Amino acid sequence: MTVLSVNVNKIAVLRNSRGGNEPDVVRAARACLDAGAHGITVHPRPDARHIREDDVHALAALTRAHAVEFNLEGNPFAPPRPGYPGFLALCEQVRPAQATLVPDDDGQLTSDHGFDFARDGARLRPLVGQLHDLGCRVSLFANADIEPGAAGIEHAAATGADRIELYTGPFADAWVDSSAEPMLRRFAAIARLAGAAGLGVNAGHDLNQANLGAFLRAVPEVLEVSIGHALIGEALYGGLAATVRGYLTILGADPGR
Ligand SMILES: CC(=O)[C@@H](O)[C@H](O)COP(=O)(O)O
Ligand SMILES: NCC(=O)COP(=O)(O)O
Repeated sequence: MTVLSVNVNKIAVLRNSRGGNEPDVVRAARACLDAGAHGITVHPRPDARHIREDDVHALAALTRAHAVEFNLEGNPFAPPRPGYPGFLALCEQVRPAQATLVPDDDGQLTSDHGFDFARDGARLRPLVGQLHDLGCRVSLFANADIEPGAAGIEHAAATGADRIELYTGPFADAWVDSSAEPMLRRFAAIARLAGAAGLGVNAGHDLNQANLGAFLRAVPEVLEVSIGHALIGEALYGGLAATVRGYLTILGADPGR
């Protein structure tokens, strides 16, 4: 079964727009977990535009108390700065169950590509080892445009990572244009290659209640989806708990957990 990790970055966007602590990131995350979500994801950015270091600590405590997965995303190569100690340092502090490495540049609006494993593999490998020593499962953000049969996935596996997270933005765009079929075949091929190379497969970015079912039917190997932007937006209309339960129904998970 595919599990759902809810990304609560967008709750922090709203909170930071006014200062203070409303809406409360921890309260929202707890509501998602109470509704049956299997874990919580955050992607603190070095510019602290949404999730801050103190949120990471508070969410680590919450997920520990609920005995669910905490998935921390970030660029391990981004230098520390005031308010952001660096991704590895954050992982050392809170020991997330899963560390997802994402090659984002500072100025990016949001994540929009995965690693070039042929180029980045050698410098990822020691970081993967360090994160394993901290007890983290390690996932690497990956494009689905690695040519099937090409060495990219082998380079990803050679880092020692446990999983890749397929960057699903291009699929979501193609879905809107009703041209998702070739894209889905590509994702399915990469997921099979990853499995053959010993890598588990996660997926995320711009997944929503409209496109998720089709994605998972085409790529059933997916172990975990992390979903934030659409889920929090949909929750404005349907409520957070009902929206989480809507996703769990699509995943075939028990919404009554
Ligand atoms: C890694 C990824 O796919 C991103 O979607 C990310 O976690 C979301 O980041 P923002 O909320 O900053 O857009
Ligand atoms: N890893 C993807 C993620 O956490 C959420 O992406 P999005 O649903 O906010 O696009």
